[in-house]
Amino acid sequence: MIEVRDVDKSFGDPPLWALQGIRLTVQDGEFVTVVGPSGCGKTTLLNLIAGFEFPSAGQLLVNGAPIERPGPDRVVVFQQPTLLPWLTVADNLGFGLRAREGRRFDPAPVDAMVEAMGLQGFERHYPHQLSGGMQQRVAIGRALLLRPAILLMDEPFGALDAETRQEMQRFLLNLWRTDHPTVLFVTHDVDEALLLGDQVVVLSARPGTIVRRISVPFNRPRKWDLVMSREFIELKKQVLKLLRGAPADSWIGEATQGGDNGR
Ligand SMILES: Nc1ncnc2c1ncn2[C@@H]1O[C@H](COP(=O)(O)OP(=O)(O)OP(=O)(O)O)[C@@H](O)[C@H]1O
Repeated sequence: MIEVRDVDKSFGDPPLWALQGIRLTVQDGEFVTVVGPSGCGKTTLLNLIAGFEFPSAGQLLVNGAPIERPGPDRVVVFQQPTLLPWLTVADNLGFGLRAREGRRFDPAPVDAMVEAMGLQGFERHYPHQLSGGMQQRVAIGRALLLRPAILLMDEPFGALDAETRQEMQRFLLNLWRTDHPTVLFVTHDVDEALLLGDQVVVLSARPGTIVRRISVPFNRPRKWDLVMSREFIELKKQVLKLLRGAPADSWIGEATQGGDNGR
């Protein structure tokens, strides 16, 4: 379980407040998506949970223990692919696994991931020989191969074309169904947030505060034409309204009132 307890985060002096009063609990195996205007602190929130940054006030815990540093239980997929330029696609994919398993390293899951990520024929290529979307698929595959307890994903599909994006969403949901990692997934795309998440956390403009946490009422597995349904469009309208700063009126599947800030 991830607990974010009344966290504020500022940068610099005079302080620039990125996040204020964030209170959020994510249960084991939950898929939570985070939406909010550009610069509202979404990446900062993930960085705090990853242990890359520290809060200015408040506390962050994983399974009851304060987050003090990055750990193998939390794997991050960044907006931009961060590949090692001197390693091939296959070696980049297997990098984390090989580091973890040492001599017990088994390449079979890497081969399977090459296929799952649609990278067949590019195993021996280097990152500079790939398109941006292919590089991102390598970065996603590398993270998923580690089968972490907690997956922190920062707009991982933003650079992908629509079709690949849909494939990656499907793949991620399949993996989530079998492994049940806890997922915190940042996106600008409200459709994606509602299609993937059990819960959607809506952040305000900077300093980011939790405006609303919404329980997504659609059963799983979710079909891709769900986005065309009346219920989906209604919920999407409400999220878009919140993102524009307008008060939402009627709520579908609401989890909380604004007062307790997202719990
Ligand atoms: N290391 C840092 N040093 C100084 N300011 C920072 C740092 N990291 C983030 N910020 C500032 O904190 C605010 C929130 O940034 P953050 O990247 O978390 O926003 P975001 O919601 O992820 O944005 P986007 O949607 O555009 O990716 C921004 O004003 C940013 O300039």
